[in-house]
Amino acid sequence: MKYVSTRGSAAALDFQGVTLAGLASDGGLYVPQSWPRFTEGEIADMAGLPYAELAVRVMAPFVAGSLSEEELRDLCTRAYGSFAHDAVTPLVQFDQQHWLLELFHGPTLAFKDVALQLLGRLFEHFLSRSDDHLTIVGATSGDTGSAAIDAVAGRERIDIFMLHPEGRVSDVQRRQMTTVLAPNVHNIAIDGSFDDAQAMVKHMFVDPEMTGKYRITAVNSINWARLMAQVVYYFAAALQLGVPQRKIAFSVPTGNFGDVFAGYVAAQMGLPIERLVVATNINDILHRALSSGDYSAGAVTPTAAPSMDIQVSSNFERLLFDAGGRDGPALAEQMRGFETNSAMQLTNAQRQGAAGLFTSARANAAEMELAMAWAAQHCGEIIDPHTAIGLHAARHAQIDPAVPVVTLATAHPAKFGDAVEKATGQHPELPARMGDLFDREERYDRLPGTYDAVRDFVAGNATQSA
Ligand SMILES: Cc1ncc(COP(=O)(O)O)c(C=O)c1O
Ligand SMILES: N[C@@H](CCOP(=O)(O)O)C(=O)O
Repeated sequence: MKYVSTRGSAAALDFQGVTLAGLASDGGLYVPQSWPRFTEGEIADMAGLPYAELAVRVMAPFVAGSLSEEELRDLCTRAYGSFAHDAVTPLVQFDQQHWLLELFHGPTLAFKDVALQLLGRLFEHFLSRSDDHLTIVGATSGDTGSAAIDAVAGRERIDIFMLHPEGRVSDVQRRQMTTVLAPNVHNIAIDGSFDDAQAMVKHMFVDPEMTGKYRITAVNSINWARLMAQVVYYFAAALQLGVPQRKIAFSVPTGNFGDVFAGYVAAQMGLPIERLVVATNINDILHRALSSGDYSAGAVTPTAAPSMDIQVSSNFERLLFDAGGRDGPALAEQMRGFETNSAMQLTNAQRQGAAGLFTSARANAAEMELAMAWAAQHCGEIIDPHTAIGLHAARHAQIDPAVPVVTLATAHPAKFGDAVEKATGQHPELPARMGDLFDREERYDRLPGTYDAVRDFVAGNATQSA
């Protein structure tokens, strides 16, 4: 399998190459040269497989040429063995049409663990083939940070630098990162938003001063391997609900467009998905883009769903590339315009390409709280604010009543205890293994929100590549 950049000028790479590269050298994102596609019979044969085995079936075409099936199986077995639920991503029924896919049973209580438990092991596996050293540079609005840190803390040939927007993540989220004291972990609170942090990270990938000295890679969903691993749970949920004999829809709380793009990939691979509902909070650039073609970013407004406080959604570029006809040079031009003006209009081809599968909805604070209260009162389910935005969108999307609609539960409610208590009157408890989180020592650095400050900090603390 070869991967090409959405901006058309970086060299095509294999799976090992894109995993270690993170972002393409032309600033684009890697996507498979073509989508592997399963037949209906092949999908039907996957029903009932344990999660790790399903992961092997779904991901095997993407890693071909870089990993043998046995290597992939070993990595998946170890990655998914770290989850607190045997089903890894269990389904819960809300009512006749609505279901919840619980993606928060990993070590750090958010959907990010599903991919990052695998990605950490992939890094280690690929590093064992060389004597190289990796420098991970990432941005987090709260959940990617802890999941990535958990996946690589203490690994000898990896340093991780994780930027979070100071004061804009929940206390649980911050402490999950800053109480990991392993010497290879560097937490940095920046004065700015997640968008500022993400822009600095992306800049570092195209800064020759840095790429010349350090082997920089990504743990954000700009790294293809993140998305690949997230495709698996769309298959897992769909197979349990009767696919391929019927269609299915998903509602996805969305920020950086990675999770829902994984659903798009599942559809390209043959999973019969009727609709993907893109659910946003009031930072609604994706809702505006999908409903009117207006992709223009304003300032980020802090909300009670902080992990979705994002206005520049990296993975949207992958959709614009694929749905818009895969014209790399034209997309590079369009993205340069966006980077200059913070605004662009989708082309007709991009809008039509997206409209076949995606709809969108936006939830404000009151709607989010109502969804949490509804889940608690009518179904006895305590859900987190991000999941509530997905549930709101799912219940308001007009989907054929015969089609099951699965809302992705992206985080454990205890990560956002105060917001949950405000909406439901109940304060969710952290799992026992994290009971002492607020007693642990914290360590992190504070930096101004400028690229130079972050670059100098990374350069002063990272190990040069071999
Ligand atoms: C809890 C939670 N829900 C939803 C999202 C949005 O997911 P994505 O960025 O893949 O769109 C995030 C962050 O990414 C998150 O941490
Ligand atoms: N919501 C994320 C932001 C980064 O998204 P990613 O999926 O691209 O890593 C977070 O919680 O950090």
